[in-house]
Amino acid sequence: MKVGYLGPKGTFTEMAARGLFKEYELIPYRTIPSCMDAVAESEVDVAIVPIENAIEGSVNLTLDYLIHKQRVPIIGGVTLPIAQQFLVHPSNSTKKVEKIVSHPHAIAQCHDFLQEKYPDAEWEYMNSTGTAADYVSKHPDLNIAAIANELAADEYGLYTLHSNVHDYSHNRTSFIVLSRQSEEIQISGPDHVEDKTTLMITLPSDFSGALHQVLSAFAWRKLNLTKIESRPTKTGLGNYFFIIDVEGLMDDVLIPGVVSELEALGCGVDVLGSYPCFALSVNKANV
Ligand SMILES: O=C(O)C(=O)C[C@]1(C(=O)O)C=C[C@@H](O)C=C1
Repeated sequence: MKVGYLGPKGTFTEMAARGLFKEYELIPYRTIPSCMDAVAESEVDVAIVPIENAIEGSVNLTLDYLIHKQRVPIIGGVTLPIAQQFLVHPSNSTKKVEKIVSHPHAIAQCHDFLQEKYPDAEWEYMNSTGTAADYVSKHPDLNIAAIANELAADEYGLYTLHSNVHDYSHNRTSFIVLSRQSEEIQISGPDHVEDKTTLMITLPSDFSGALHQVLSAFAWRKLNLTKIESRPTKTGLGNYFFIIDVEGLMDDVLIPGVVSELEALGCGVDVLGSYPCFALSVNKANV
């Protein structure tokens, strides 16, 4: 089986992919869209991409690409503890840092640290923390640092100038696993923590109580929602759809009941996936 992930080597997504799919061939992609295109076009059997961080919130690029461009079923979810390291080239003997490179989410997770230690440094956003570490390793002449993980420090031979620079200790990121072969590929493992069903709901029009009506359909069936998020439909200012995570797998009665009820009310309902979720520890993901 081929597993695509947001690369290059040394990203957090690689850690998550290793944690779930260690025995398979792991293939890095430079961007989230190219990784999702690869699974949509069956270049790989599954793809793993980040979806949400505990400090910074949703990875909008993943959500939007999934909704608007490549609607591949979600077949699994996985969360990983995130520890950010401040990495410089080993030949940067002055340890002077004028520019910091990383994924926007990684920089956002370290705002307090950066404001305190490097308030005047410039930031440059990159496609992933791994790309940033690779960039620093290729530019020994520049006074730059990457924010990335310890796997990247090893992979690109960088020196850890400051460890654990993320501002909140309970930093975690969730990733989703996508596959066209949702019937054939079953993910299992000892780190299984819960099951989830993700729905995308579009309201018929903007009227008072519309969202309340949607939520009631879940509430009276005692279906627990673990996330509700709105994203623009991209059809006009103020037009949104909702992404809702429901605890539990798609059953024969309750969730189909919600879908029929909401459709009868004129809502659009799409099931994006019904899947097991896993929680990895760093050691597990690093092996
Ligand atoms: O750049 C990486 O290492 C990624 O896997 C992406 C990503 C993200 O999109 O949030 C994943 C985990 C961290 O939160 C920072 C960056």
